[in-house]
Amino acid sequence: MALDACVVTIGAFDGVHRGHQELLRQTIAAARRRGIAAVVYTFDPPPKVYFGQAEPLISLREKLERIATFAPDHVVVADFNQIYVRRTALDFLAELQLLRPREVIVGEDFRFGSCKGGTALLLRQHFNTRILPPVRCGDGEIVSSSRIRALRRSGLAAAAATLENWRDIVTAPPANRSGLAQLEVASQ
Ligand SMILES: Cc1cc2nc3c(=O)[nH]c(=O)nc-3n(C[C@H](O)[C@H](O)[C@H](O)COP(=O)(O)O)c2cc1C
Ligand SMILES: Nc1ncnc2c1ncn2[C@@H]1O[C@H](COP(=O)(O)OP(=O)(O)OP(=O)(O)O)[C@@H](O)[C@H]1O
Repeated sequence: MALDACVVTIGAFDGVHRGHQELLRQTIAAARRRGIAAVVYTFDPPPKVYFGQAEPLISLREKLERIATFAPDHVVVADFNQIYVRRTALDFLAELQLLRPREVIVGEDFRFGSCKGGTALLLRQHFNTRILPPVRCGDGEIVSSSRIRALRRSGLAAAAATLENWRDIVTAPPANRSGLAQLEVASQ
């Protein structure tokens, strides 16, 4: 997929938890301010699931439904497979360039490219990059998909659900641009 301009956020977004929701909100708000497309770039399966390090919190369908409530203009779903995983950080930067990002929004711990070679700071060397501070919960712990998995494993489903925060989320009004999020499948 190629675009003229966009604001893009990138990640596995498994669970679309409160940290992810902050990235999505900031991305859509920045795109609307600039009058350009808001893009969510995600991977399926989540890399940790692909590498056998975790069970997925939610299905791809559920993830896309949750992301759609924020009304991005495009969702890119990269097929995270044995070919894709060989891409280096520089390969990934070259692919991202096709979207012509005016702004990239990620969290501090974002890693990309084979062997997790790319960092948020590397992104910043190539794109105007906003690195958001981590969203924490009441006890000061950083909200993460891993933490939600651990809470679920310990039988603390209610606590896990609090971090996902899908009960009381205020959903965005319908997109004023192109209606429902559009699903794109990234080519390899
Ligand atoms: C092209 C590419 C190759 C990757 N290769 C690896 C890898 O070899 N090992 C790994 O643990 N993660 C790998 N990842 C996953 C990233 O480290 C990271 O988990 C992913 O980009 C999602 O970011 P997030 O976990 O912050 O959402 C790769 C990601 C990309 C985009
Ligand atoms: N608590 C958080 N606050 C702000 N940004 C976050 C938070 N958690 C994740 N992010 C960002 O969201 C994007 C997607 O991250 P990712 O899908 O790896 O979530 P994660 O919760 O860190 O997952 P995991 O625990 O499996 O590593 C990345 O840019 C990441 O830096």
